[in-house]
Parts: sequence; C-alpha cells; structure tokens
Amino acid sequence: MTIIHQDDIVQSVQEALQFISYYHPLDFIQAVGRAWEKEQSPAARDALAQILMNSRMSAEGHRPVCQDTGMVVAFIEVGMGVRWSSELSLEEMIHEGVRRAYTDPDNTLRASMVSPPWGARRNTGDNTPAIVHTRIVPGNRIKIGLAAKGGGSENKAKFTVLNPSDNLVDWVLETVPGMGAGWCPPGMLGLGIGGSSEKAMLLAKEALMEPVNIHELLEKGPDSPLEELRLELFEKVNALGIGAQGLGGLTTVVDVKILDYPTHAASLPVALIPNCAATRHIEFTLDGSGPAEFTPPTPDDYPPVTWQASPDATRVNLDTITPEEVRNWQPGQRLLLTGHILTGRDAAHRRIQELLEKGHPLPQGVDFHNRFIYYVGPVDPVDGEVMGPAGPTTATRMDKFTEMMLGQLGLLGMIGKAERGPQAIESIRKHQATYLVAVGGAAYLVSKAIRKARVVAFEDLGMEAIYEFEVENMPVTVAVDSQGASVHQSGPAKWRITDNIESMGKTP
Ligand SMILES: O=C(O)C[C@H](O)C(=O)O
Repeated sequence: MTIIHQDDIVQSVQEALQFISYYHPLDFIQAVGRAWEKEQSPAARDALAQILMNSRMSAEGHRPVCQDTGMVVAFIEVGMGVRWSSELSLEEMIHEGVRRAYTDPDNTLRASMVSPPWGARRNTGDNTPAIVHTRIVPGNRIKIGLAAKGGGSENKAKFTVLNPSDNLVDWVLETVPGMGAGWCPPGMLGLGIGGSSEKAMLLAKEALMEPVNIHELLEKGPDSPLEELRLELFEKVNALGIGAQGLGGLTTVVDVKILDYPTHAASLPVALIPNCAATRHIEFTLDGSGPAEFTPPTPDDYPPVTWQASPDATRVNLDTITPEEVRNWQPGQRLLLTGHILTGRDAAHRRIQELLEKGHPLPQGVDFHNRFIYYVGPVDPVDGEVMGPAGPTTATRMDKFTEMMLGQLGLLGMIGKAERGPQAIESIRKHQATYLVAVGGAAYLVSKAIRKARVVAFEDLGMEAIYEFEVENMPVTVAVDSQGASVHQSGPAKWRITDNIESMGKTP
C-alpha cells in the first residue's frame, strides 16, 4: 500500500515550479537552437538569439525566463491504490505548493492571478489558485504534470466545431495568422480533436505537456493519420511566414502536438492552444518514498548562442528626444534606449481612462507628454537586483487606449510586443508617434538594462502599477513608424511561402 504524504506533494510542487521558472525544458530550447541555425530573416534570428541567451542567463541566475511566470495548470493521475496522509484536499495541496513557490524570497515569481475575474479583479498575491485536473487510474502512484502557462499565449486559445467533412488543416491555417504574435512565437501548437467541446480544450492543453520531437518524426516518417497531420501542420504553419515574435521568418512553431478522442458522428470539435517561447512544464511521479527530485541541466545542454546589440543600432536618449527624431525612424530599425520611461499595462490604462472620464487629474509624477510608455508587469526584485525580469506584454490589448494616450496625454511612443490593430496604427499615424517592440520571452535579458526603478502611481495594482524605469541601452526595434508602416505586416508577408501552403492541401 502506497501512502502519499501531504508534505511530499506540497514540496514537490513548490520545487517543480521554481525549477521550471528558470530552466526551459531542454527539448524546447534545443528546438529553438535548431530554429536559430536555419533562420534567414535577420529580425527573427535576432529575436531567437535573445530568447536563447535569456534562457541561459535565467538558468545561471535562477531567475524567471519571463516576467509572466504563468498560471499554474496541473494534470494529476491518482493511482486507485494509494492512501493519503494529509489534512488538505489534493487541490489545496497543489495550491499550497504554488503559494510557496511564488513567494520564495530567493526567486520571487510574479503573482498574476486575479479574483474575481469579473469586476474588482484583485491580485490574489501568491498566484493561487491553480487550475487542477484529476484523473483516477489503476496503480499505486501519483503522476503530476505541471505547467506555468503565460497569459499571452493562453489568450489566443481557439475552439470550433467543424462539420465532419470540413478540412481541419484549412481551419488551422486560417486561424493561426489571426492569432497575431501576442502568443510569443516560436512556440508549440497543441491541438485537441474530438470528444466534446470541453474535452477538446483539455486535450489541446494536455498535448502541450509533451516534449518536442517533431524532428524525430520528420526523420522516421509518419505511421498514422495523426502523425501525418502533425507533419502537414508543422510545415504549413511555418510556411505562413509569421516567424519569431511575428517579425517574419521561417519558424513560427517548433512542434505541433495532437491528442484525440472519439466524438459524435455529427461533430468535429477542434481546440487549438499555443504555448509561448517561455514554455514551462514538467512531470514527476510520487510513490510514497519522498518528494520528487529534479535534475538541473548543465551549461553544455544549451545551444551555444550569444546575443549582442547590433553595432548598427541607433542610440536614443529618451530624456532629450524630440518628435522630429521619432519621425526619422524606419520600420525594423534597431534602437538602444537610454533614459527614463514610464510603465503601464491593462489595469493602469483602465484607471487612467476612468480618471480622465471623471475629469480628475492624473496622480503626481504621471505625465506622459513627449514620453515613452513600456507595457510591462515586472517580477519584483530579489536581493541585489534593481528589478526582476521585465519583458514586454502584448501591446494589442492597449490598442483601445492608444488614442487617449497619444491624443489626450501627449505620449510620444509605446514599447511592447506583438502587432498593433488598425485603430492603434491610425492613431500612431495621426499623431506621428511610434511603437517599438522588445522581445517577449527575453525578460531577464531586458531587465539587465534597467538601472533604477520606482513606483510612481497605483501601487495597489502590484505588478500592474505605474513605475518609472531608468534604462541604459535597452534593445528595441521600431515596429510601427510615424507613417503607420508596421513590421508585423511587412515581415510575415515577405517570408510567407505560398507554394508550400497551397500545394500541400489535402482533403480529409
Ligand atoms: O503578463 C505578461 O507580462 C505578458 C503576457 O503573458 C502577454 O504575453 O501579454
């Protein structure tokens, strides 16, 4: 009889979440290394190099690969033969492990969970609760799969019910471009096919727990219709040309994982969930003999890629910048920013909007006139740090506030990640402003450019507060210039391999 002890579960979950916050799964980071080797698009290659370098820095520094340290999702298989030595329920044990992992003083992780989800949306402070899925299976052990899923990729989850005669490949190829770059490619696509609506979503999420092994499948060739489908989607999605960070390039996905389940004769439910460049997941088994142990990778396991700012990058002083200077920037131009920026993301924008609507002044120190805003929710610093990992969040969510920020508040530019929509681009053009991108998934590397940081307003919003950062040589790229030209449109259009997409079309 196996007895599972509460402390073993709590400690294993805590240690696993700490481990995956700074160690990428090696299969994933090695796949990114292969993508870097074959990438031809300079912008995408630069982004991949930043992601690879960031990954190694995180492993060495034991600090998160991304400022979004994720929402914890647990897939648990409980053997029917186990007994428990525990006062907490299984879900409560997982929550306790999450709480301890995210508040660890040596490597504090960012708390991102808000409750209630509709209305006050208060940060719970310790990233609880986790999302827990449990299955009872034969046996005497407990298997726990944990993922720390980033919000940007989770936001792009898709679901449809196709007709049985519809072409699933067509649906995926129509859907993926519409997901933009907010999911931080390169990553993986998880597909759930069949079952019912909720089953398909679960299958897609669980598929993302599997290792990257499409290169092995490419070598051995497909043995089943699902393997054929994986290969077809892998090739065609990459032929879309979206590329790393949506800048245009050869690799958008490093693998396509699929799980399926029987379904109703009238239906073909399909769920699609992407995983970002900060893919984090791990699996361990408990057999009653103590907590799980995790083996750290060695430096040699990482692709030997380093990143340095381009010697051609333009050095920009943000404290003396003028609108004329901004108007000279070209799409794709690399910049190194030095000086002061204000930060702000979803909750801060909403609050600013409410203040303006009520005719109230903005808090002291919040003056956006001729300044740049960085869309970021950083990780709190630990001992010796100015700021924890602080990569960009998805700018698209701030599109609806852009006219207010540029037109009413005199903002000169924005820094974030992913594409801007037509409404935001029109405002940028109208006000001759600009939008710059930093690399999503290179948060620890980006944070090294922050020399000073202080909270300026809305401290109660936690990581969503407005900070002022003083940065030195922060690497960014011009994504939308003052004329409204966008690299997220021109890049993928340039790298799209139309022949591959069309000539491979198959009917089910
Ligand atoms: O919350 C964040 O910091 C980033 C988010 O995951 C996003 O990709 O937009």
